[in-house]
Amino acid sequence: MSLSAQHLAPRLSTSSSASESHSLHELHSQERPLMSHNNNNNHKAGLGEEDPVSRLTAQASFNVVSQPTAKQQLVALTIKNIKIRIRDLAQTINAVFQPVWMMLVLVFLHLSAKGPAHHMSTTALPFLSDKTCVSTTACTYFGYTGLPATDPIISELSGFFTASEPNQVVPKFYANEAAMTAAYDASPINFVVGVVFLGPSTNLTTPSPAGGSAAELYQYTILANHTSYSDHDYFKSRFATAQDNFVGLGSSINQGLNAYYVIFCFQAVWVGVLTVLAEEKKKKIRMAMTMMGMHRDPYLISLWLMQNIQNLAICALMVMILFVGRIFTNTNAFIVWVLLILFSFSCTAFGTIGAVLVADPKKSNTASFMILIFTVGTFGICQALAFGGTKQVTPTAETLLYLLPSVAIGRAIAYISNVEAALGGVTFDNLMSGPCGKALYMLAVDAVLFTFIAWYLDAVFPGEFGNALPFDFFLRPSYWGFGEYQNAAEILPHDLHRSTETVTPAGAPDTKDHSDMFEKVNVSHIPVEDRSIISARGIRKVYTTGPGWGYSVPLAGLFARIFYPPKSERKTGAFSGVQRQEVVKGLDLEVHKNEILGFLGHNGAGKTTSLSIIMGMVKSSAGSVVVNGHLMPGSDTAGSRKVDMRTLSEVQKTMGVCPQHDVLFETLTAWETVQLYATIKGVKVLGRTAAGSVASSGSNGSQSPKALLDEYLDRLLDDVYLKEKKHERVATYSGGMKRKLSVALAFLGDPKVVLLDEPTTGMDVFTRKQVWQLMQDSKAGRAILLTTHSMEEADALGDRIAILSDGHLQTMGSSLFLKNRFGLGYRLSLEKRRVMLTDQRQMQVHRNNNNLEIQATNVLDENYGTVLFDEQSTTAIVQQHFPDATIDVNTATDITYVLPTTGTVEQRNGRSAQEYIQDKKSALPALFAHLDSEIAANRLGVKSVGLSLTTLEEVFVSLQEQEQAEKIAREEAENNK
Ligand SMILES: Nc1ncnc2c1ncn2[C@@H]1O[C@H](COP(=O)(O)OP(=O)(O)OP(=O)(O)O)[C@@H](O)[C@H]1O
Repeated sequence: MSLSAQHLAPRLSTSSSASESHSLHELHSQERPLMSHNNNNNHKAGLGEEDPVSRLTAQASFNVVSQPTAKQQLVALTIKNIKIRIRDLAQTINAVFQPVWMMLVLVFLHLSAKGPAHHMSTTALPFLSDKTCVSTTACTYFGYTGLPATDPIISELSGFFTASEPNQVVPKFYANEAAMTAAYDASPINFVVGVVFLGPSTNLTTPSPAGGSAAELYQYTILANHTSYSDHDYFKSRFATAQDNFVGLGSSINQGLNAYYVIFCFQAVWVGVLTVLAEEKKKKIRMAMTMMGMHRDPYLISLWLMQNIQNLAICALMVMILFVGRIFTNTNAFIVWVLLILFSFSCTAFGTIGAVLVADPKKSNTASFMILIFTVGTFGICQALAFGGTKQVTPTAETLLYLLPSVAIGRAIAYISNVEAALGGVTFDNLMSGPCGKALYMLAVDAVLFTFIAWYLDAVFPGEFGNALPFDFFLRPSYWGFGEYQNAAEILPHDLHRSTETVTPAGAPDTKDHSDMFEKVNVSHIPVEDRSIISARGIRKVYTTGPGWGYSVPLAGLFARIFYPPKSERKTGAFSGVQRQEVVKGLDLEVHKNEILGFLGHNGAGKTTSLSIIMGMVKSSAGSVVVNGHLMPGSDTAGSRKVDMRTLSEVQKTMGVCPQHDVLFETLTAWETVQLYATIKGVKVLGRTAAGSVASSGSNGSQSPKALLDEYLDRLLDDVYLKEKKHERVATYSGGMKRKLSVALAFLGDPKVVLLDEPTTGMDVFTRKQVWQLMQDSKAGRAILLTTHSMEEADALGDRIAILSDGHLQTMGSSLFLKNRFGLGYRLSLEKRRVMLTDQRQMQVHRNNNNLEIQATNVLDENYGTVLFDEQSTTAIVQQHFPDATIDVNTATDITYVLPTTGTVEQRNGRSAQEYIQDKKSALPALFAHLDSEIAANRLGVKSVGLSLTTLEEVFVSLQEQEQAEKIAREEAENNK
């Protein structure tokens, strides 16, 4: 099947007399029946007649239903995420390896801090004993053996203890380790720590060139009482102090830094989630998928699943580096991995929360930095205030503090670092004796808690585009699918969504003559269930912006808010006030089944906002929307009944959307895209239609459901002429091709309601007409709302046209109604007769005899002629019937008169605009009769006559000018007041 160029003749080119007779017939009907229900209404789109079988669209060929399931959506979205990550390999590698590189830096820091002369025992020695040394004042000795008292290290250590605890700790020499252990056993209360020097290093007398501690030149083992220190005491114990002093300053810094560093490394995790979410929100991809029936849970779960699977790899690599880099040696690597993994789950949730706070991807760096401050900051503050110095926290307080994931992971890593520095390690045997055990289970709790918080905030604060759920949504049984579906539309007044006559919108309160502005449409012939498939009543939308950026400057902004509050009168500048802008001002419209409503308006008129409200993606400030018999969430309700949480899903099953901007995944092919959306929508092909069976004479009904679905999707792409390129990535498509794919997606799954926001923008003329053909062919059985800036498109496709201006409906009616009511009127075009220059004399003779019967075959020459046309007489005849007729164009070959039908208020002289137009139209037959008789008598020098209506573009421009003039008049009146 293909659409040939000759089918694409424009509909309203120069009208002939023949087309005029048709127009005249329509012009005389006061109330016209609404659109034809004919599927092959090709003349409307100016697309000529087509072979009905070869032009069968996917919709006309297959019986399709939409039955989405969360499980299928989850699988499809996860596959999509995997594909995207594999195809965007550089980005994925960067995301995985970023934390790993950072961890490597930690290893380099450790290596450089320890220096080459560092000598430590490589094996852990047993602790002194398990007797208790509880007093901090009575433990007065630090014992040593293996070095004489004169050794410089002894005086260095002595000096250290004296400085930190004057007269409390003194060094005491023992002949050997056994003697020192015996002394400890005899009086543990007087013992701080014991050091066994295993011998001086070879360069004992040479101080460390890096200026490090003398301890770096010795081999030693520290012995301490394992049970002396509780979990909380470890960090402030004298053992740790001694250890710190022995191991050396640089190494000590690294141990303290480890915890901060590990938290810092996870930045890549929350940035990854935040970026994906913010981008898909900003590009409205998420909104589009939602409009296609995607439930938010599978979307979030698939995203989290991908990120957390990635986290497993990230954490495994981090652990590998920690152990290969010998930052940790004695600790069980699996414990460290589980700690990191559990923390990473919370980081994934942080990213989601960040995307709620900052929806703009450009600001994701700010959000990421805020999360970093939160994580590192909370750990640092708790470390300093709750766990630092001699402070003690109760186990309950500690548990509560561990509700902050960064505190739990920070404490665990810091503890492991210190135990490792003491040549010990955290294993499953001693896991519960330190903070690691508690951190482990609290991190699991945190992961669940923060994931819930992220899930909740994402639902309640979806951002600019999204259906904000009520704060108690998760407590409502309908969210979880329990109970019978309650359609809130049932509580509305009957006529809201099933009116017997198309509503005459209220229009703007100050619109003059407003009863004349809207066409009354008789819908009595439309079955009640097919009426008002889309019904909007009194929709209003108020956006608020500001205050100015000055108020968001940290601290200074706070003072500014207090001492210089934002005022709405200040409209610009850093300290502008909060502005309210009403962009939709009480919109009323209805679209019936089998109808396309063209929605026109200047830039910023509010078309996209209105469409987004009808889709359920933007909450209206007031008004009600009923789509396919369902009252949309966010609508005003007549009663107190809450809108069922399943409403949007119910509506979305039968809704197709083509947003203003392409919402496609660039790395997927067109084929993968339609497959993805088909799964999201739960498209099932039940079989072929009768016409479809005839068209596919080769195929029979025994095809598998999968084969049928593939054929349907194939046909869908064929409908928009993308079949040839279906296996190429969307990124390689031209703008027009992307638009065509977006249009195909809007018709996927046989939707009963289709919302198209400027679908043909950027398409070339030929492509545009292909898409028009698809829309026209797909109109049957659907209500289509089409916004466009192309008057030709609205004229060709729109059964009715609504014009929005500055947030309110200016007018609504058929193209003919609008042209009659607001156009310049009719254009009467006359083709002039001419004769060859060489026959001037003969022509003159004839003219003198008032005989214009020239031998045309002999003397007429179209290219080198002179005009025989009698302009004066012709104009007189025209003005006899239309006194205010004027000449619009006058060339050598043609003359065009404008015959105005809409008069000014003065001209109407008390008559309504409709009555005046009717009077004017009735003058047309008389004018034509007059002209015909003159031409038949070979007078006037007229070769042919044509009549055309004013164009829609002229109507639009005229309405805009009228609106502008009224606006200026209003402003002037207000100023005068
Ligand atoms: N999130 C927002 N916050 C504040 N104002 C907004 C927001 N979105 C839209 N507007 C304003 O609402 C008005 C209507 O915008 P809308 O996008 O609906 O117009 P439109 O008729 O679709 O225009 P166009 O034809 O250019 O697409 C504009 O003045 C716009 O600046």
